[in-house]
Amino acid sequence: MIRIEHIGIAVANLKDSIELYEQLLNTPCYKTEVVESEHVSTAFFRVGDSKIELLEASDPESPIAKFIAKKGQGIHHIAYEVENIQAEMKRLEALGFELLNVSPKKGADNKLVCFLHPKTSGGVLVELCQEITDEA
Ligand SMILES: CC[C@H](C(=O)O)C(=O)SCCNC(=O)CCNC(=O)[C@H](O)C(C)(C)COP(=O)(O)OP(=O)(O)OC[C@H]1O[C@@H](n2cnc3c(N)ncnc32)[C@H](O)[C@@H]1OP(=O)(O)O
Ligand SMILES: [Co+2]
Repeated sequence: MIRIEHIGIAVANLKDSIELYEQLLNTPCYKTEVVESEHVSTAFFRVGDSKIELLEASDPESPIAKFIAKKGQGIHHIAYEVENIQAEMKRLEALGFELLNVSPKKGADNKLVCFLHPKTSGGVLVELCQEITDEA
């Protein structure tokens, strides 16, 4: 794991939460992005070497909608940047961590991502992220 890439926070209303976090962090949201495949709208803030990712459900099917219905707003996942996501997935699966996607999928903010089931990672939803570069 290279670093904590972002902390994902489930929010009920992205616009209100962007305002709250701009006040809290004293820094502007640098990007908003809809990730259709995950049924989420996201907003990003830089904090040092890491980021805060706010996540609003874009429809009732969203994992964020289910999370908020069950637990309310709050910390949803921790994302770690990795050098080689395929190698990390293989390493972690061999150690008994449950992968929630069999191959890396396109995430927000120009990343390939894979999630680990929280029941195998100490109750914390973990996201692995690898930056998508232009290298062939
Ligand atoms: C990719 C775009 C963006 C990015 O950074 O690039 C994102 O981060 S998108 C983020 C949204 N997408 C996901 O979260 C995908 C992975 N998540 C899932 O596949 C599900 O949410 C899953 C499997 C974690 C839970 O779904 P399920 O339908 O099983 O919901 P349950 O409520 O039945 O949960 C089962 C069990 O897990 C506990 N749980 C659920 N969510 C979390 C969580 N975020 N952190 C910790 N624990 C969680 C839940 O409490 C249940 O436990 P139990 O003891 O049975 O009550
Ligand atoms: Co994330």
